[in-house]
Parts: sequence; C-alpha cells; structure tokens
Amino acid sequence: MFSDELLARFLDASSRGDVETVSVLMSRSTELLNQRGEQGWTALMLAARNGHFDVAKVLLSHGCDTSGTNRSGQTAADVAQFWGNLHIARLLASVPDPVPDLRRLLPDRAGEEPDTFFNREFLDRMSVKRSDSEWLDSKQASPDSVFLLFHKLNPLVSSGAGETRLCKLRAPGVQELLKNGDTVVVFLGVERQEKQEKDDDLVAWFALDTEDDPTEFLKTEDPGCFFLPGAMPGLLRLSDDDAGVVAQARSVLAWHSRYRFCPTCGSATKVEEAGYKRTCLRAGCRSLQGVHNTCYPRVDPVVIMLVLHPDGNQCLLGRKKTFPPGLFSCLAGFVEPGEALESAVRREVLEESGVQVGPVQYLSSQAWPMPSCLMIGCHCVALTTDVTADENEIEEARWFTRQQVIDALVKDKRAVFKMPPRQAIAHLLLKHWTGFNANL
Ligand SMILES: NC(=O)C1=CN([C@@H]2O[C@H](COP(=O)(O)OP(=O)(O)OC[C@H]3O[C@@H](n4cnc5c(N)ncnc54)[C@H](OP(=O)(O)O)[C@@H]3O)[C@@H](O)[C@H]2O)C=CC1
Ligand SMILES: [Mg+2]
Ligand SMILES: [Mg+2]
Ligand SMILES: [Mg+2]
Ligand SMILES: [Zn+2]
Repeated sequence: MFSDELLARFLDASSRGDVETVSVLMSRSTELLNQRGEQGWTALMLAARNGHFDVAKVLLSHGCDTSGTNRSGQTAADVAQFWGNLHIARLLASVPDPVPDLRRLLPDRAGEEPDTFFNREFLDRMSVKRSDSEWLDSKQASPDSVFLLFHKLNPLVSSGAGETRLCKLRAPGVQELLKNGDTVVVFLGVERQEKQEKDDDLVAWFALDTEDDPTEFLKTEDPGCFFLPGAMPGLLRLSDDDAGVVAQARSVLAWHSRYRFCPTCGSATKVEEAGYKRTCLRAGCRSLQGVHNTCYPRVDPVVIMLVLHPDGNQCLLGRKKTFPPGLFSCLAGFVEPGEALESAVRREVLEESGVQVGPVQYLSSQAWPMPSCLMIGCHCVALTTDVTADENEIEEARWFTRQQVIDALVKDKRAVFKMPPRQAIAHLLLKHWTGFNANL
C-alpha cells in the first residue's frame, strides 16, 4: 500500500522530470505506477505533458499502462501530441513505426518571426536615394543627420546605466573626416516615420570608418565615448535596438576596408551608390560587363544546425577550442559555391562530427557582421549516431538530452554545459527545439 502523500510526491516528481525520485518511489511501491491524481492524470500523462522523455521511459520499462484516459478522455499519447512533445508521442505509440518518419521529430515552425539580435531594423534603407547625390549631399550637411563612427570596424559607443549605446554624432563632429576625400561614407537609411514626411524632413543616418589614431578625435568628444573593442564578444554588448544598424554598417565598412581594388584586374575603383558599390576605373575591365558581383558588398551564407538524434530526445553540440570553458553550441559552416543549403548542412555535419543527416528544416536567419555572415538556422535529424569530431575545427562533439538542454537554458545547478549567448542564433535553435515555455 502507499499513502496519499507518497502518491502526491510520485506525481510531482514525474511532472518535474525528476527521474531519480520517480525510480526510488517506484521501488518502494510498484502500485503507484498507474495511480491517478487530480483530473485523473497519471504519472505518465504528467511526464507526457511536460516533455520528460526519461521519466516516460522509466515508467514504460516498469510496464505502465498506456491506454488509460484522464477525465478529458485523453491518453498519455494524446497529451504528448497536444503539447508538441512528439518524441514522447512516438515513444508511446503502441505500434512502432516500421519505417520511422524522421521528419516528425522536427519541431513545429509555426509562430511569430523571432526578434533576433542583429536583425532589428529601425531604418528604412531607402535604396532609391543611393544614386541621388544632390539629396545625399544635402543630408550630409544637415544638422539633423546622424553619423556613426567606427575605428578599424569598432563602433563608437558610450556606457551607462548598464547599457552600451551607440554615440550618434552630428556633422560638425566628423567634419575633418568628411573633408578627407578617401573617407568612405555609407548611407544607412532614414528613420522610419509614423506619417508620411517629405523627403527633406527625413532624418538620415550615415556610417564611416577611420583607421587614423582616434585619440585626438576622442578628446574633443564626450569623454565617456570609446570604440567598442573586439568584435566577439564586444558587439554582443550592444543594446538590442542598436545591434541591427551596427550589423548593416559594419559589414559594408568591412567590405570597403578589404576590397579597395578591383578583384578582377587590381585597378583602382570608385565608390558609388552611397557606399553600396565599387566600380573599376579601368575601361574595358571584365567586371564592367554582364553580371558581376565583385562590385557589391559581400554576404557570406553560413548554415548553422541543431542535429537531432533519431530517438528525438537528444541533440548534437560541439565545442571549438576558442569557446569559453563549458560552452557547447550548434555546428556551423560556410556554404560552398554550387551548393544548396540542405547539402551544406549534410556536408558540414559529416565533416565536423562524422554523423550522417537526413531531413533538414529551415527555422530562421540572422545577420552576423563578423564581417558579413548570414547565419541560416536549421534543425535536422541524424541517420547515424556515432560521433567522431573533426579535431581541426572541433575540440569535442557529443549528444545532450533535452533535459540537459533545459537545465543549461535555465542555468540550473544540474546543468552539464553552458548555452551559447542569447544573442546567437544557436541559442534560438536550442530553445525552439525544447519548446521552452514558462510552464516547464
Ligand atoms: N551566431 C551563431 O550562433 C554562430 C555563428 N558562427 C559564425 O559562423 C561562421 C562560420 O562558422 P565556422 O564553423 O567557422 O565555418 P566552417 O565550419 O566552414 O569552418 C571555418 C573555416 O572555413 C574557412 N573559411 C573561411 N571563410 C570561408 C568561406 N567564405 N567559405 C568557405 N570556407 C571558409 C576558414 O578556414 P581557414 O582559416 O583555414 O582559411 C575557416 O577557419 C563563423 O564566422 C562564426 O562566427 C558560428 C557558430 C555560431
Ligand atoms: Mg566546418
Ligand atoms: Mg564549422
Ligand atoms: Mg567549411
Ligand atoms: Zn577591374
């Protein structure tokens, strides 16, 4: 026999995912297994509700009944299905899939577009104005216009009240640099207006980079201003509101600093389109004929993927040697020429971990201005599970359970690894997979 108190503890442990307590209590009384609490919920239903795969497995291994229903007429499998815990629904399905449909393990994509760091845009890029030099000149001279200054690609910022904010300079603050004919000034866009303003009233934003010693310049500005050092993790200190415009400005400025000469013939180039084009000055250069992407700022696509184990309850994460201690993240790699995203996902995972990948599903993307990556975030399902990390790129790669990811996400004391920072899309891929919500 068992007491009400024991049953309450058993149901509570199942609902929290505490496998150890569940096992201990069952060893004291196996009768607990199919007992019901409030609303006719069994331990298995509670584990299915809250996504606790390991608890469900332990209960099943003790011969737990899967056919019973709660007062709403739902079986544990119905509960798992309803709450999106598809790996548990599959575990509970009475007839195993003869050919498992791995696609079913991919998380649901429905929902709002995530508000990802570096993606928030408050400027209208107004590309139509990039060729209107008269309008651009008047905006550069306007006292309302905003100039973002970079030194060797590090943005000028100020720190206060726990926040790092961009310094918004006005024309007089950058006059010397503007007079210098070699300075590239990039037009970023205009502030979005609630009501339609005349083009002349719009507040324009520009970005420029200086490689000269900036100390002289800093003396004349607010003494609290400094150039934010170290792209990683420096840029992650920016406020969420400022990160997007820095992504845009930094990537274009980085392109100018790296592509001064024509990549086709090595001749000098001229800057056009308000910083969005460099055209070769040598008449007859091949870059002036047909479609030539050497004239435009680069965007380098990178696939980043959370690889799911075919059991649906584990995911593959890796560590680069340069990561802070304990941190594991999603595998990632540059898309190569002539390659579809799905192929790039399969190739990079195989290269870096030796794991073969089946279905691939896109979730969302992120600008990553170091210097101009576009991170393309995917979930995918593994066909094989033996891991052999590529030692050149990855220090260690291994499988982590869903519970271990949740522990890391909530920084629980049981956590066995550190999550990538919230600003990285790797964090979003992990969080999305766990279906993390306030009830967990
Ligand atoms: N936002 C996020 O959550 C994350 C972002 N990232 C970013 O993704 C990017 C790529 O990931 P990573 O794992 O390093 O990539 P890869 O796995 O493709 O390997 C990196 C290596 O590829 C080579 N390489 C550099 N540029 C290119 C290119 N354009 N095309 C093909 N190969 C290239 C370099 O080798 P060599 O140096 O020998 O020339 C580099 O060391 C990184 O810039 C990183 O910052 C990565 C993980 C998480
Ligand atoms: Mg690689
Ligand atoms: Mg890689
Ligand atoms: Mg690569
Ligand atoms: Zn040329």
